[in-house]
Amino acid sequence: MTHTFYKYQGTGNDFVMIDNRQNTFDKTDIALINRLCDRRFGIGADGLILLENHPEADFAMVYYNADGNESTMCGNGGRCLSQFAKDLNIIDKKGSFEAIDGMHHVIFDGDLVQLQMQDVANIEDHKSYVFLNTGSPHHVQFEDQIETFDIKTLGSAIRNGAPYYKEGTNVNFVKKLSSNQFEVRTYERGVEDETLSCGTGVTAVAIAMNYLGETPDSTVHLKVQGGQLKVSFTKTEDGYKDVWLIGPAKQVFKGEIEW
Ligand SMILES: N[C@@H](CCC[C@H](N)C(=O)O)C(=O)O
Repeated sequence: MTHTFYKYQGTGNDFVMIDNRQNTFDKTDIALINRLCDRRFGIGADGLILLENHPEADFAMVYYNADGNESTMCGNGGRCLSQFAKDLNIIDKKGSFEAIDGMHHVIFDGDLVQLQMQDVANIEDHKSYVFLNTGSPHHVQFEDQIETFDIKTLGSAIRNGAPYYKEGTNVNFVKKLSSNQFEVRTYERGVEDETLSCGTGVTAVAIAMNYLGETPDSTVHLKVQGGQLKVSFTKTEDGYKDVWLIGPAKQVFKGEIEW
């Protein structure tokens, strides 16, 4: 049977989008999701996202990594899904949706999609790296040779090693460019490779850099392989609140595929 799909990207982090408001998609078919995300045998994407109905919010988000497994929050995916909901006329200038980590608010500002992320209360400082959860787990460490660094090999070793093992983590390598700008390259679990951008990843980096005293600012600019993102937050005694991930999100194409 032929099915309609949409492809979106946010700073090069790309997603297959499916309008599942009629609940027709078989969520147990991991092999199908993996094939749709395959860059040679399918559409090709870092993940697949279902847009679904929600009783209180404007819509709901169900996120799968390219390996076919449902996973934790995807920040760029949330921005792309919001743009998809806008393109489907479900929302207009702003909206709300529920994802696996809770409720999110979104505001459109010209070409930019501003997504409210979860508050972050716990930050683990392990000296050579920082670990925090911004909806998904993130290991953050400095790497001065970021341009030539073998992200896939070293990211994979960290992702699979202690203390993460099977559950894994996403791994972000960071280079400081100025007092409020950082370059980030991310190895993503579930894609098992570097992606061009990771939204929860740059959110983790921005908060970690402020926490470590590397930036005094509450708006941080992040250069990623696929473009530029911005993260803003309010630092409080109880952690980081009012966290926003800001950047572009665009439809690449719409198509039909058999499954
Ligand atoms: N690309 C995402 C993160 C997606 C989830 C991640 N791969 C995981 O399984 O933890 C983003 O933009 O946040």
